[in-house]
Amino acid sequence: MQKVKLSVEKLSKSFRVRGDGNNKKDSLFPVLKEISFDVHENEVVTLVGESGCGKTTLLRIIQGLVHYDAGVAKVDGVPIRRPGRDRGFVFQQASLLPWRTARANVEFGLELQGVPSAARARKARELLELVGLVHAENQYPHELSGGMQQRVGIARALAIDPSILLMDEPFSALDAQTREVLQNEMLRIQTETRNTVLFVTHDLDEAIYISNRVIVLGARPGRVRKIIDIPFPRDRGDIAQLRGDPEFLRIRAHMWDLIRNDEKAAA
Ligand SMILES: Nc1ncnc2c1ncn2[C@@H]1O[C@H](COP(=O)(O)OP(=O)(O)OP(=O)(O)O)[C@@H](O)[C@H]1O
Repeated sequence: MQKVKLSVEKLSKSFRVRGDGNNKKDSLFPVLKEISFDVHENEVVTLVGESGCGKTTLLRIIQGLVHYDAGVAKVDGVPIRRPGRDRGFVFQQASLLPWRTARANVEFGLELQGVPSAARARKARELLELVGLVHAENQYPHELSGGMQQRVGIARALAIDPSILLMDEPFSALDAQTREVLQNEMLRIQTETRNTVLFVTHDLDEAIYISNRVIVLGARPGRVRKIIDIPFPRDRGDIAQLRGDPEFLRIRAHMWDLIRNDEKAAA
């Protein structure tokens, strides 16, 4: 078994909700309840679940931006207390620095780490090559398409060699065609770099395609309903091909059932 990079043990979180006109008292709104799972080295694990089940809150806790109430989350065995360089991020919007070229954006984290300029440039170039963007290294963000910006965002996140890459719906703002290209690219890049990834998406096809395991969360409060092993080899062709596989369709239907039944139970 591979080394555990991220461990989440019985993690719980409630938000305080202000009292209103009828009830002046503040109350606690439980968002996550006793969530437990591990992400192993080189593994891609994806969180899915209905809107509001706490996926983003969980990612923000792992990012170190939100404190948890009970349980523990650890990266490389160290409890998470604040943001750190051991975690890289890619979000829905690439949020590149507009005054920096693609290459200078990728170099940014390395500059903060004091990496000398020649080494920075070399690394940024390697990563831009990995994401298929060497030809655009001197372009500014406004000159890049949404898909290209997200590729730069991925290269920037990988530049600091994080222990784990956290990705929160990174392709959801892209048009369907670009999204599919990036899903295929994401699988290729991860297979090449063997990065450990925790991914969040609403898209079940995307979840099955890119992951080794998918965690289906239930809502109110967010909890683990089921952890599903994805049986396909990493070399699994294009997403369009995999969509026709009967096993893919079976897993997808199973996930839908889990999510739908949870919604019904809560209604
Ligand atoms: N700072 C906060 N204060 C109070 N409630 C919050 C706060 N942040 C999130 N919530 C609530 O916690 C719940 C989970 O939100 P979260 O954004 O984590 O869900 P999600 O699964 O990522 O949703 P979506 O799929 O729609 O992005 C929601 O009901 C949300 O309103």
